[in-house]
Amino acid sequence: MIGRSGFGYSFDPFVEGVTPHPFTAAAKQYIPLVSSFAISREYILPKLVKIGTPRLRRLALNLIPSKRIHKLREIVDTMERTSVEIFEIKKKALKEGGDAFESFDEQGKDIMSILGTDTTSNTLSRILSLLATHPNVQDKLRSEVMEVISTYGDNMLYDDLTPLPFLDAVCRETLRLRPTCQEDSVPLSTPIKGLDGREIHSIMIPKGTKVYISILNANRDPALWGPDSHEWKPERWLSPLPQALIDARVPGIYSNLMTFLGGGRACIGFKFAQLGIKVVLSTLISEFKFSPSKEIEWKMSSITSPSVKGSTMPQLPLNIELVSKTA
Ligand code: HEM
Repeated sequence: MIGRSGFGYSFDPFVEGVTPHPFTAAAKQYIPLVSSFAISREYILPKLVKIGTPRLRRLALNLIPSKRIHKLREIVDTMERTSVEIFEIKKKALKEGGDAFESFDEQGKDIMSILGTDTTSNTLSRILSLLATHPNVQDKLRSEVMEVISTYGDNMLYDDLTPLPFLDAVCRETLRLRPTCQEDSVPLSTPIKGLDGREIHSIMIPKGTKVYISILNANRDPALWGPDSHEWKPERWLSPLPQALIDARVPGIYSNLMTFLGGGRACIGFKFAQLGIKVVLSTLISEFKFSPSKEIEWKMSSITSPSVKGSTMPQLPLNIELVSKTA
């Protein structure tokens, strides 16, 4: 999706029988693999990258007898090759200008090829999975979307789609309850009980410690969101939010949520992500009806991703029916 809309480059034509782009396969494996190096990435790598030249480091890397490290090297190389290729195409098109750039730019408007494991596609997977198990919500969403599609058809504009209240509520609620990046940590906004039964009000943090804030706890705190904070209820966004939440002044950049974080390192793509989710979701929901298929497990690596129970391959099989047959 980002490839087509951002760079005018297709990573996956979504056509059966066509070999996927090597970048897609690499990107799908990148997050789970890189997450398995979490500790060494955090504590050892920053020191190693200061030793010698890139050439020397590459040589040393090749000599390390670890299949996982070599796999990661191949993945990173594939992703870098593709990035350079896209950059060169874009540079050439800009240089040539005229028709070449026009047609290149035009491709960028033809959205919709979903990149495997990124945050936006996994949020979409979450929404589809939740809709499959909440048929009433799914029907309500479909009728809202169908109404606007029957009015505007293919001429539907950004302003026709993005304000749809229930579509917006479904997206917000999923981003709240099921954020794709979900650091977990000890909440101390109220005292917690230790194993010995004593109340803990604070924790000593040595200078220089990296602190991960808990996106999950912020998004689900019952003291802020109410006693039903652990339930998926899109309707909560159709009424005024609890006063406790407003008063808490959650520092997230979006909708009292920490899903896209806040401050100087917050997500710069959050508007684009929401647009992408809404466009894909409204297209799919107007054509298909979704119901659960196999048992799904959500793998909690840096970016949460679905897979069939017992498998590690990222996928979300769902039963699909054409809407026209079921309406
Ligand atoms: C549902 C979808 C998305 C979620 C949940 C999400 C979440 C996040 C989070 C939590 C961070 C902060 C990471 C950190 O500092 O540890 C981040 C950073 C970032 N995101 Fe997103 N993101 C999403 C979609 C996107 C999209 C679609 C784009 C690009 C078009 C994007 C571009 C970025 C960039 C460039 C950063 C780094 C910002 C910086 O460090 O200055 N994100 N995102």
